[in-house]
Amino acid sequence: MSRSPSVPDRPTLELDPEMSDEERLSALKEHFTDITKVNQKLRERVDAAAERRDDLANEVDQLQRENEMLKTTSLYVATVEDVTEDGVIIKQHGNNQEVLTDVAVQLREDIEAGDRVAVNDSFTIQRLLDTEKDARAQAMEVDASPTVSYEDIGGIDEQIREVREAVEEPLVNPEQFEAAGIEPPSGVLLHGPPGTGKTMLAKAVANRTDATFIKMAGSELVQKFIGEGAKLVRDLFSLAAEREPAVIFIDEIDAVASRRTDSKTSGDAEVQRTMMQLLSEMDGFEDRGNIRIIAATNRFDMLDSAILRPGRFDRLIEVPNPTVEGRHRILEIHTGDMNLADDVDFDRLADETEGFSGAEIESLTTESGMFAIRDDRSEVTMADFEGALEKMEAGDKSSVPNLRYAY
Ligand SMILES: Nc1ncnc2c1ncn2[C@@H]1O[C@H](COP(=O)(O)OP(=O)(O)OP(=O)(O)O)[C@@H](O)[C@H]1O
Repeated sequence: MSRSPSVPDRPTLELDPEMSDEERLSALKEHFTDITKVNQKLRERVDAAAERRDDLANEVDQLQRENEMLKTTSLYVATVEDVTEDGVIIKQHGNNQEVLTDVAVQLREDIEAGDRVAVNDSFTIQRLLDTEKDARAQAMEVDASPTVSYEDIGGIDEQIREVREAVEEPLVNPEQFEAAGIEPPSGVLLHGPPGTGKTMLAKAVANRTDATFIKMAGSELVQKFIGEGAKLVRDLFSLAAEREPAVIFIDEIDAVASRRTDSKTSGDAEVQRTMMQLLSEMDGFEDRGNIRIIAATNRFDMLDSAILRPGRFDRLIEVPNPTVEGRHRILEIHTGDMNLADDVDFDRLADETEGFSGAEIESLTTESGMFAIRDDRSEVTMADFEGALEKMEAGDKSSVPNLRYAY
C-alpha cells in the first residue's frame, strides 16, 4: 500500500561526534519538538478518520433500516399537499387525514406538492409513485382490516344470513363445498335503495373472514378514469389475487353494466369495454380461490342481463329500507355512544321514521345530538329527536340527500 503524500515525514536527528555537549543537547531538544509536532498532526488525522468512520457507519445503519422497512412493511398511499421547512404535509387516501411528516433522505430533493407517494406506518414517505400506480390507488379503496361487524348492521338479519352463506362460508370452509361437489355462488349482487347497509355488509364479511376489502366504484370508472376503465378492472382482479383472501366490492355496478337500450350509455364504447372486461374477468376466474365478489346497485331495473347470467352475479339479495323493528335496532346502534335522556322513546321514533334508510336514521341521531350541543347540553332528549325529525321532514335534507328516493 503506498503511503499517502500528506503523511508528515519522520524527522531525522543528525549528531556530529565533534559536537559539544551543549550543541548535542540543543539538537536533541529541536528533534524532540519536531517529533511532538508530527505526533500532533498524526493524532489529528486519526481523530478525523475515526469521526468519518462513525459517520459512515451511521449512514450504513440508516440505509439498512430504510431498506428493511421497504422490504417488510405494506405502504399506504397519500398525496403531498405542501413541502414546508418543518416537513411535508400529506393527505392519506381513503380517510383524508392530513399529516405533517418526514421524507426518506434519498427522496428529499424529488418531492413536490401534488405528488402521489407511498408512506409507511409512521407516515414517513418511502416512495414516489408513478401515474399508473396512482390511478390504481385512486380508483380503489383498499382496507386490509375493515372494522365493521355484523352487529353494527341493523334490520337486515336475513340478508346478513344470505351473504354469510354465499360469501363467508366459501371463504372459511372451501373444503365443505368441494366435498359436497357444489360450486359456491360466483358473485353476489346486493340491490336496494341507497344507504341501507350494502357497503357495510361487504366490509363486515371481509372483517369476519380476515380478508382484504377492495372497493371500486362503477361511477368513478366511467366519470373519473375515462379511457382506463377496462385496465382498472383488470388491475382490480390482479390486486385481489395478490392480496387474497380478498373481498372485491364493486359499488354502483349499474354505471358500467347498464342495459344497452339506455340512451345515455348505449353508444359509449368505453363503458362497453369496461363491462366486457368485467364479464371476462368473472368468466375466466373459475378457480377463484380465496377471492369473493360482491357488487351493489340502486338501479337493479337498469342492469344488463348479461351480468346476471349463471357464473357471474348469480346470487341476488335485495336490501330494502328497514322495517319498524329494523329502524328500532338501527336507532339503538347509532345512539350506543350517546348520552340519552330517559324520555327518548325508540318505539315512537321507529314509528315516525317510516321510509327512512339506515343512513337517514344515522343522520337523524347526529342531528339530534347537534340540537343538544347548540343548546349547550350534553344529554340528548326526545325533544331534540323530534326537532331533528321536523327539520329533516321540512326539507332541509342537505345531510340526507336520499330521503325522497323511490326504489
Ligand atoms: N342497516 C344499517 N344498520 C346500521 N347503520 C346503517 C345501516 N344502513 C346504513 N347505515 C348507516 O349508513 C351509512 C351508509 O351505509 P352504506 O354505505 O352501507 O349504504 P349503502 O347501501 O352501501 O349505500 P349506497 O347505495 O348509497 O352506497 C353506514 O356507514 C351506516 O352508518
